[in-house]
Amino acid sequence: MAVYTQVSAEALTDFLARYDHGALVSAKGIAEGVENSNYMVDTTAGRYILTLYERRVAAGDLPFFMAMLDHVAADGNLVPRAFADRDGRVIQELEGRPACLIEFLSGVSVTRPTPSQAHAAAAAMGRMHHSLANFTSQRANTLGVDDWRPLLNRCGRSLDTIQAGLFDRVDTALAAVERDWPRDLAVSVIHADLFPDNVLMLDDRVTGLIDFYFACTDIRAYDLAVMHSAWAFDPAGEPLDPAVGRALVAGYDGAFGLSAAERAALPVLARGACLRFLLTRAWDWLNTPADALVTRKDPLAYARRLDWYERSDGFDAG
Ligand SMILES: Nc1ncnc2c1ncn2[C@@H]1O[C@H](COP(=O)(O)OP(=O)(O)O)[C@@H](O)[C@H]1O
Ligand SMILES: N[C@@H](CCOP(=O)(O)O)C(=O)O
Repeated sequence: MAVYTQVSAEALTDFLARYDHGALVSAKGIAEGVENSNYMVDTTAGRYILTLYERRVAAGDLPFFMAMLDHVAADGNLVPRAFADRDGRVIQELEGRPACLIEFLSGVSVTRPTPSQAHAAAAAMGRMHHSLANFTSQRANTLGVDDWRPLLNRCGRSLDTIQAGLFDRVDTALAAVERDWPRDLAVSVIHADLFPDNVLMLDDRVTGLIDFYFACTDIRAYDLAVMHSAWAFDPAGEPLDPAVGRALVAGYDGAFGLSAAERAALPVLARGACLRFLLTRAWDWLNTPADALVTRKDPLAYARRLDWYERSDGFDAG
């Protein structure tokens, strides 16, 4: 459960009084997620998401995320916008944290996607990339390829307390990724964390893309590689039906298109994605506060995915 900051009923009542979105009926901490504190808030006017930004989200980046959401929503993508209060303020402070009141979208996250669900989700990402082609704001990726080695060094040999030999394993894989990382592919603003838990669906239909707080400017095909690393495996990191991986590539290709160079780079981009999530999960595994209501994510599930990408010949086969 990700609730790092407890919100009192009194503070939430005062917070809601700034908006024209009804009075507090109930508020419940949301079990999913690891980065921010999220509450489902029911008011006399409807249902909302309350997010308090924690840990990796810098308050100064929030205007970029909100502008991105407004831009893609205005172009027809199903993403949640944050509401402005009566004074036009979107980003507030609550219990000492930056906070927003956000549109609630229906749908659920799948844990073992079918090929048709994977196809629909990747197509939704492709449509979002279309909309982002004329979004001119930029945000550097603070968890990009150049940040992985400093993060590895910050984790240090403590990695070996998670699994014997993990530091050397990651060090070797990272050296290969750094050597082979493509530097000439198209760059765009990307989501950078489009895991199944960040796509809301009803049956095979996408009802919402959420959690844009890692969005940044980076290699566009890296977004698909991140998605593949998250969707083509079960939560423990074991590969699903290979048709799921193929559906991701086909869904994206049909909606946006992949150049030959992007397609050829997918394996190294996916190995990079594995290292990125392995390292942040490992850091969190070693450093999450004992009193946080959060279920830490398993770094080794990403070591297993890395093993798979290293030994598999063809990305499309996955
Ligand atoms: N706009 C939304 N509409 C409906 N549910 C949402 C919305 N935003 C978040 N959620 C729910 O809250 C959970 C955690 O949100 P998420 O943004 O992934 O958290 P975190 O920022 O910690 O990664 C999601 O898995 C989803 O169940
Ligand atoms: N998707 C990342 C971390 C962020 O997870 P989220 O549930 O808060 O979106 C991971 O799985 O490591």
